[in-house]
Amino acid sequence: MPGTYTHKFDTPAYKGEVTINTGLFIGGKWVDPVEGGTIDVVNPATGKVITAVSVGTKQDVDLAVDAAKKAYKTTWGLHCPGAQRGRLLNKLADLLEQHLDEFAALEALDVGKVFVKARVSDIGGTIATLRYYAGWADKVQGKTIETRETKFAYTRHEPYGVVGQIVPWNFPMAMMGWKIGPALATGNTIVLKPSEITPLTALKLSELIIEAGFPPGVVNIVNGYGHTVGQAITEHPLIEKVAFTGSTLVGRKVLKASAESNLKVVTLELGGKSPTVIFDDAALDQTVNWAAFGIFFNMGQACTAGSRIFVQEGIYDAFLEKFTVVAKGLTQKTGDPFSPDTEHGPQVSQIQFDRVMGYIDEGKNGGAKVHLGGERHGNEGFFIQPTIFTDCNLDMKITHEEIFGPVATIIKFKTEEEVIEMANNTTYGLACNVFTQNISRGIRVAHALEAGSAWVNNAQVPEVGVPFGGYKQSGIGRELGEYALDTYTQVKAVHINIGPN
Ligand SMILES: NC(=O)C1=CN([C@@H]2O[C@H](COP(=O)(O)OP(=O)(O)OC[C@H]3O[C@@H](n4cnc5c(N)ncnc54)[C@H](O)[C@@H]3O)[C@@H](O)[C@H]2O)C=CC1
Ligand code: BAL
Repeated sequence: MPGTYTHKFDTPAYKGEVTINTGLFIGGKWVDPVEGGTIDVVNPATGKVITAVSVGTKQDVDLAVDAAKKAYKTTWGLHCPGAQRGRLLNKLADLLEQHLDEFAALEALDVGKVFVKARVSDIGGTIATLRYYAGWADKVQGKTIETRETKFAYTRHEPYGVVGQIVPWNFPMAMMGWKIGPALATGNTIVLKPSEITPLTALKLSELIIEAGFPPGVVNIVNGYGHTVGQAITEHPLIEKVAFTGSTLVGRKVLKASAESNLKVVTLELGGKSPTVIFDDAALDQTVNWAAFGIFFNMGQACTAGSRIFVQEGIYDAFLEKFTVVAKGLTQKTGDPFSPDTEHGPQVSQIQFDRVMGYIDEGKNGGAKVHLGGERHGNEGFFIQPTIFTDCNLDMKITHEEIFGPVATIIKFKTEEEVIEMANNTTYGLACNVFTQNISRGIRVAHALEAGSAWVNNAQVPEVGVPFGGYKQSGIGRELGEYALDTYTQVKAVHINIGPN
């Protein structure tokens, strides 16, 4: 019998008890993994173990796929009207809203997110995503197509069947919402793997999935490692589509596994090295605040992080002075994610801490100047000071590899043509941010930059109705908005002969 774990929160921001089932969630029940493995879940603010939860293997993925296939063929897919799917998604959103603080507390505990920010952004955002896709559930439709008098032709947008979803650790709930919302609205059943290092909110959500009334097997959650559970999902012959968010390195493996198994459809949301381009005529205070949010939000652990900040020479000194003040303010407010005074928490894990500190050392040794930060914060947990590098050039590792930490690299430029070339000089193409009061230039540069999302005079805040995804090696396909529905449906063309022959 799988166990439960109860965490008692007695913090300034949240007091209460939250209980989670620590097993795998397959066929509407919590079960032990076939091979019985567990993984420790670590609190990144202290480095201490919170609890251990189950990890599955390929055999558990097989069981989850069987449960998902059965649900697809009996209670979900084309057997459940869109309006009913929408009702259940809305119910799930309502339940999540009722438990908002519990979910925000788990996300703060497990990921190190600042509780008040997780409440609004991660959990509030997930509720909005579920409601948005609930609204689409009965509006997914094909069209009739005129061909000839003797034929009636039309299209249907049909679900794939069982889809696999692999979620990262930087936004565990939000990325789950981006994935399960459109998949369920369009009638697919799901085998989802949370990140093995941040599984708590996914496990808690499984309770609400039951309470909302989803039939057993519609959503299955198999916690586990990437090279076992993740790989089994990507190779499974009965999974028709996989949605993956994570590193470009693993994204390639997902594509390869598809090619070598059943050619499942793959959508990838991968890394980035997004430029923030600041022109002389930018509104200084607004720009400084957005540029700081662009790189330091979620401790820099965002694929859209504006980690390369290009500043035109006329505004460079004024920008750097004010940007430094904002970053210092964050340094002073670094600490316990549950304190109401905290604005900056820890990196998610020891591995990510070491990776980011490695890049900081690389920057120091590679000729860039540490203008601010560059050190660990405190002596427990995985905290890193907000860091600013100046004197950077595009040959440095820190200006072209994804750091995924609170590390800004600042580069001076002279002309619009020059900065477009520099900003596009990357294998990534996820996002870009442009700051100018000249709206023509803002639009012109947003169009010239090679990125799937362009923000002008703001940065990296997605909208549930607006598509999100990458150019170049930042991804394939789009999440969010109406566009995501296309990635969870396949088009059937029906030709009906209405002629005499
Ligand atoms: N685009 C994004 O939002 C994210 C980007 N990253 C980038 O990746 C870097 C490394 O972080 P990691 O945690 O190592 O990322 P990762 O790509 O290994 O992890 C993301 C997810 O993929 C799974 N995974 C790992 N190997 C797999 C495989 N062979 N088959 C299927 N699934 C697999 C993991 O278990 C996790 O659920 C970060 O420093 C950052 O640069 C990491 C997380 C999210
Ligand atoms: N992975 C989508 C959200 C982000 O990392 O910015």
